[in-house]
Amino acid sequence: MSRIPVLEVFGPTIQGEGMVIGRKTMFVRTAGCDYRCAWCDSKFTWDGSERARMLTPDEVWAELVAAGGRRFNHVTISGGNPALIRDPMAELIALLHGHGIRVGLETQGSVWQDWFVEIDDLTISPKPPSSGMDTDWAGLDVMVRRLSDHGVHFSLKVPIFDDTDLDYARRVHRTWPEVPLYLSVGNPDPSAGGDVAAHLLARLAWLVDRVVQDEALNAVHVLPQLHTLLWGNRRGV
Ligand SMILES: C[S@@+](CC[C@H](N)C(=O)[O-])C[C@H]1O[C@@H](n2cnc3c(N)ncnc32)[C@H](O)[C@@H]1O
Ligand SMILES: Nc1nc2[nH]cc(C(=O)O)c2c(=O)[nH]1
Ligand code: SF4
Ligand SMILES: [Mg+2]
Repeated sequence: MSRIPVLEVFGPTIQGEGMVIGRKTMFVRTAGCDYRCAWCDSKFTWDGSERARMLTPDEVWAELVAAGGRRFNHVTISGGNPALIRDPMAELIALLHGHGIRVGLETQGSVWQDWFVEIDDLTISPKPPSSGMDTDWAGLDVMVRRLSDHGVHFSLKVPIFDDTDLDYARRVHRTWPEVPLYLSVGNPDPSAGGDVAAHLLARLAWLVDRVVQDEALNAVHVLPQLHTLLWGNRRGV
């Protein structure tokens, strides 16, 4: 039986970011990432600090029901990079659809999986310079074309920390102008305790100001991480 490395299952909560912000959903967070973003808010998925549990798709479903009962019809798969997992993930998606559940995915666009075309709400989040990661533009272009050709409901989401990141987002927008682009306010210290909302709202105000003044960004969406505004850097929300 194939198994998925699961770091956490939580919800119901709301999707805090991007194209389906506000949508009630559960989360399944997988372990392991091929990136090492400087400001990653989910480092525990790849820094060796926590051990994943190897769960079958049926066991993941059981955990979703244990946490959410009948109070959900949407599950978001995040990580880590869930695209590192092939067959067991395809099985989980089929199982969720069999239960009438819509499925979202959060991934950075570095690895393709054929099961992407089964996803109902797919977010590709290329990483700007502040992350310290490099973008494979040609590889990303192949991915965007495949998703478009298959009619997948997807978008691009770039976290923005500074003006250099905004330049990167302009390039993303120029390269794929037909794909909805979400700019997400970067959270520079995801380990900070307490109420970080005032600080993040100030950064949101800065980002909105930049976008409204820029004719190259007429079609973008600007958003905060809503869950971070509501609950700070708490885990499992
Ligand atoms: C933790 S990642 C997991 C999925 C996948 N690895 C990815 O990066 O898209 C989920 C989303 O959180 C965003 N994110 C991670 N750390 C962040 C931070 N400190 N501030 C804002 N967004 C962050 C990522 O850019 C990504 O869009
Ligand atoms: N509420 C909530 N929304 C989210 N959107 C993307 C998240 C993620 O970590 O992938 C996330 C998360 O961890 N919580
Ligand atoms: S790609 Fe996503 S999970 Fe991986 S390090 Fe970057 S933000 Fe974290
Ligand atoms: Mg998160």
